[in-house]
Amino acid sequence: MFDFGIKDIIDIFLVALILYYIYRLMKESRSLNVFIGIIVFVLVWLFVSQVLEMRLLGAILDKLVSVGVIGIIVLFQEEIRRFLYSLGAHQRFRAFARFFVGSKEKVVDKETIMPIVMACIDLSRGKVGALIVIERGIRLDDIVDTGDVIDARINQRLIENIFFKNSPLHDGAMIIVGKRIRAAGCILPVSHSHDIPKELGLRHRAALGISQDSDSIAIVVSEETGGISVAINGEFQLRLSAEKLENILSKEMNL
Ligand SMILES: Nc1ncnc2c1ncn2[C@@H]1O[C@H](COP(=O)(O)OP(=O)(O)OP(=O)(O)O)[C@@H](O)[C@H]1O
Repeated sequence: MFDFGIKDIIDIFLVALILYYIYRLMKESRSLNVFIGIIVFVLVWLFVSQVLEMRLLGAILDKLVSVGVIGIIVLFQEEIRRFLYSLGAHQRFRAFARFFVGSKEKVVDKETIMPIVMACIDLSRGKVGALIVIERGIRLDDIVDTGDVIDARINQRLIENIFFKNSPLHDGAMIIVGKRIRAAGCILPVSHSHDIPKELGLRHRAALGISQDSDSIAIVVSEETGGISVAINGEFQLRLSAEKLENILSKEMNL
């Protein structure tokens, strides 16, 4: 007879939880039909090989399953990356990781933040579009590689100059690492989120994208409205005043 214990209940619960997470992930990335297709395939495979015990078809499906796993990883590498990142970015897990690895926060102080805030205010007044990304724990070397390395001390006028409309580096994002402007003209991953307001264009989507893919802080100055926004962990805070921007940066940089 069946020997059904507490371990089996936990087992079933965990499988259901994993399936639910995969379902949510696929739904968010508009791949729900692929998920349903995979479930149908697995059910047919189990039915053929376990219930009907058809050896030839079972063997072919077995092979397809082992290749299929690699195929799924390739097809959904972006989603898998996001999922693992959000798992690692979870507060409790980060505290756990810091316990072993130690904190490696970048050396930043008020003097680093103020020129950025002041530059954003001036850019906002002049309705000059800007996109500034401040690196934190996760390195943005691959993003830096897409632009031009500057490696200069943070300076309000330099920031404004770079985003000035006729500057060759005004297009794309500026990356700030520690107390230095590391690069400008960088290309960020664009978010495909549906929740982003319609009036916000590519600059804002790029800010949201990098904040979803890393723990960095992305500041946007809108060219259209002059509005200042900040994206952190995939969440936007729109229409910020100078004071609010300073508060957010200070809080997020643990100052
Ligand atoms: N993937 C990207 N990475 C970096 N910068 C980008 C990216 N996509 C767009 N941009 C920047 O955004 C500018 C286009 O902004 P767009 O007008 O589409 O955005 P927006 O969010 O409506 O901003 P705004 O309110 O300033 O118009 C581009 O000129 C470029 O500088």
